[in-house]
Amino acid sequence: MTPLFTVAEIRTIEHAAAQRLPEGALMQRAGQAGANEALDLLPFTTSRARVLVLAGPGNNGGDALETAAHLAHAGAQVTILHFPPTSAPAAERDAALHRAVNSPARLMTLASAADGQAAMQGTDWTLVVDGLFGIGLARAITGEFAVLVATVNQLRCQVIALDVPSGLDADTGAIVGGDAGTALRATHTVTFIGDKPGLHTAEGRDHAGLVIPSSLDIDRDLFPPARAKLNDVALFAHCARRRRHSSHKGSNGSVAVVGGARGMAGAPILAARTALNAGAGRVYACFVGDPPAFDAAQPELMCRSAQEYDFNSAILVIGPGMGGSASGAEMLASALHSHSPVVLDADALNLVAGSGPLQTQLAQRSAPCILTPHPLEAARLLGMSADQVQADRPAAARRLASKLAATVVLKGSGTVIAARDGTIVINNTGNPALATAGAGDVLSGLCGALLAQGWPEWEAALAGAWLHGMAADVLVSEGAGPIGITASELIPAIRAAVNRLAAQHGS
Ligand SMILES: NC(=O)C1=CN([C@@H]2O[C@H](COP(=O)(O)OP(=O)(O)OC[C@H]3O[C@@H](n4cnc5c(N)ncnc54)[C@H](OP(=O)(O)O)[C@@H]3O)[C@@H](O)[C@H]2O)[C@@H](O)CC1
Ligand SMILES: Nc1ncnc2c1ncn2[C@@H]1O[C@H](COP(=O)(O)OP(=O)(O)O)[C@@H](O)[C@H]1O
Ligand SMILES: [K+]
Repeated sequence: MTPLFTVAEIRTIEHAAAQRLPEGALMQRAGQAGANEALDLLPFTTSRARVLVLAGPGNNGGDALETAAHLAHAGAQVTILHFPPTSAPAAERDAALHRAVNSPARLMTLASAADGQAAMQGTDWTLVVDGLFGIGLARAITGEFAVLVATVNQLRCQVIALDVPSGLDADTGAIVGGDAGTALRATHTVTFIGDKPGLHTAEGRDHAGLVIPSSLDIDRDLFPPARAKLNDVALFAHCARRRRHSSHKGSNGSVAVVGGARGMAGAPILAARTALNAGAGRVYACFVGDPPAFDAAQPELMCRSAQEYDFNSAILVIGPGMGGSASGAEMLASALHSHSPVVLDADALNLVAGSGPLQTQLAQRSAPCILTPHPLEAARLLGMSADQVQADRPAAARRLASKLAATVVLKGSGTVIAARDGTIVINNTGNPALATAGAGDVLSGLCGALLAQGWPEWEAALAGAWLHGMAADVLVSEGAGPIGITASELIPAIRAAVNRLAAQHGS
């Protein structure tokens, strides 16, 4: 299980560890860890490798200087682009500079490079090591640093970021300084002391690449209990069940999807088909508009009018294609009045955002409740803009979970799942194949099916996000995407993932 630590927590751990260690030990270990990963990526004949190391003005630059010295001693052709500190440097950074200067690496500054950008672009680099900025970056990268980042982002070689890709906020995954800033795109990130939430959500996945945590051998007792984790089968596998021979459809629960205003019948159908294929015993598709007689491609679904459905008789997935009409709001209010566990998605969330009484009703329910907003739906619920939600996804998910007393699944790259008590899990399955209409309906149906089969709310949300992403990952690995995968295609892949989970972990 991978814990995720905020920058503040990392600083506290680092400070405590430094008290127990000789001066400079942590920076030396960070530099060694960076070099080890770099050596893994270099060709067997290290001497043929041309490595560009960017060493910024702070301690992240110190790590880079240590890495550069190791790689140069290992025989690689190392060029260091060094940005001297703007104020008195830490003693360990000075020592790192000394080691780099005394290594076979070539050290240059942007001013000393004959033509810095041209020299960089003109060389066929094997690898770039990004030690420009780490967790100390507090303002947008601009000027010559921004030009450098843009140049590296054009290169086609592998790029290892030390600690954090320069320009990325390690807490939130946003670009430091927003539109005024920029960030380097790495293929690998060796992150020090502990893994960090921002590497896995928002812009994080595009900039960090493969994340490799390195604890720097810091004593375990110096790490606080993690309030955030990466999603992992270990967090929910205990809820997986194999089917008993003696089971019958009633053993596997019922799901009713409520939505489908006129012209939007496809959304509840997608959610309902997913619920059925993810193992719910009986599935009803309840329409706010006129119900179709049946679903020709999935005639097992029972299509009903929402007005005539007894909301106490199934797990409810409310919102797909429901629209914002008065009759939709009425259905939502009576569904919330029931004692059934609910998954609220799409238009149900928009209706809640626009109604104080519905918010109160929701917050006061005692039955399980999962909300699956995308960033704009979360923004409406929080009274802010989608950009503000994306600027700090963990904080937004936490605030919503506490405000509406529900488990919140804030969707998007690096889906953030938040519990009422502030616990955060970031999902790292899934890929941009999911950026397609209806993928959210499929997720809500999947969460409903897990609740119907007896999963607790928290584990249903974790497993729902994980299985949904895993289905998309499998489809992409088979060559079917990411471009052009449709939400319907996810459904059989989800069924396969649910069965694999039950077979491997079910009791
Ligand atoms: N301490 C330890 O024990 C360990 C620390 N470790 C490593 O240290 C890293 C943190 O180091 P850090 O705190 O020095 O910050 P860092 O990320 O290098 O950036 C600050 C520098 O950048 C400058 N600067 C900032 N913004 C700028 C901008 N927009 N444009 C231009 N300049 C800008 C800023 O200058 P100033 O703001 O003072 O002008 C300052 O010089 C951490 O990520 C890890 O890699 C590991 O070795 C493990 C042990
Ligand atoms: N770029 C992406 N990377 C990973 N997952 C994504 C990405 N884009 C969308 N998704 C996922 O796909 C689903 C889209 O849901 P949503 O936006 O509600 O779509 P819709 O309303 O069309 O069904 C969510 O589960 C979301 O997390
Ligand atoms: K960096």
